[in-house]
Amino acid sequence: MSTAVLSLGGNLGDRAATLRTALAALTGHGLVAASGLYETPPWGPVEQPPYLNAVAVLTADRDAAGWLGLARELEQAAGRTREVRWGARTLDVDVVTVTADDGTPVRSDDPELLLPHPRAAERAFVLVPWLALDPAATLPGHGPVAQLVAALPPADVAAVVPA
Ligand SMILES: Nc1ncnc2c1ncn2[C@@H]1O[C@H](COP(=O)(O)OP(=O)(O)OP(=O)(O)O)[C@@H](O)[C@H]1O
Ligand SMILES: Nc1nc2c(c(=O)[nH]1)N=C(CO)CN2
Repeated sequence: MSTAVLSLGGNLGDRAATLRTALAALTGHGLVAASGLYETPPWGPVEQPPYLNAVAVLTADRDAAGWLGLARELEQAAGRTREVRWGARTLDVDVVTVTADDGTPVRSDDPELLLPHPRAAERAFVLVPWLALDPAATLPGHGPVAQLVAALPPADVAAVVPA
């Protein structure tokens, strides 16, 4: 058993329907809690439409690779194809953290599955929904999510708004 924090986002097609479908599918995979949907400006160097994002916490009999497999299944179900790095997509599911049963954070330096996700600490679109879902959340190696949000540029935080 392990607990995973997943970040879900999309900026093509019917974004809300895609995210709701993905979150509904997660109920069959040990969903503990899901944030609401957030409207977020595109992060990164690629010019693209705004995203809808959400964060989900799940506990199930999966290891880290199993969580990545679930993330890829969800992306494929949403019709995602491989495209430009950091570019537009119907659904992107990232594994943010995995925590073992005894509370130990799982770390991985495999490029196919980096854990904790190496860019989570700088992404308001991950941290703001995660904090709303779990005010006590911690990003291993970085500290309490509340502190990470407080350290982000206030404009980045204010731009992540409930949809
Ligand atoms: N923690 C992780 N969660 C999801 N994918 C990961 C993770 N660590 C590494 N990857 C790998 O990242 C690769 C690129 O994934 P993807 O196309 O979703 O990147 P991206 O969403 O554009 O960028 P980012 O990873 O910064 O969100 C995939 O092959 C995947 O195996
Ligand atoms: N706001 C926001 N920006 C992004 C997102 C995302 O989910 N939300 N995903 C990306 C894929 O790498 C790139 N940029």
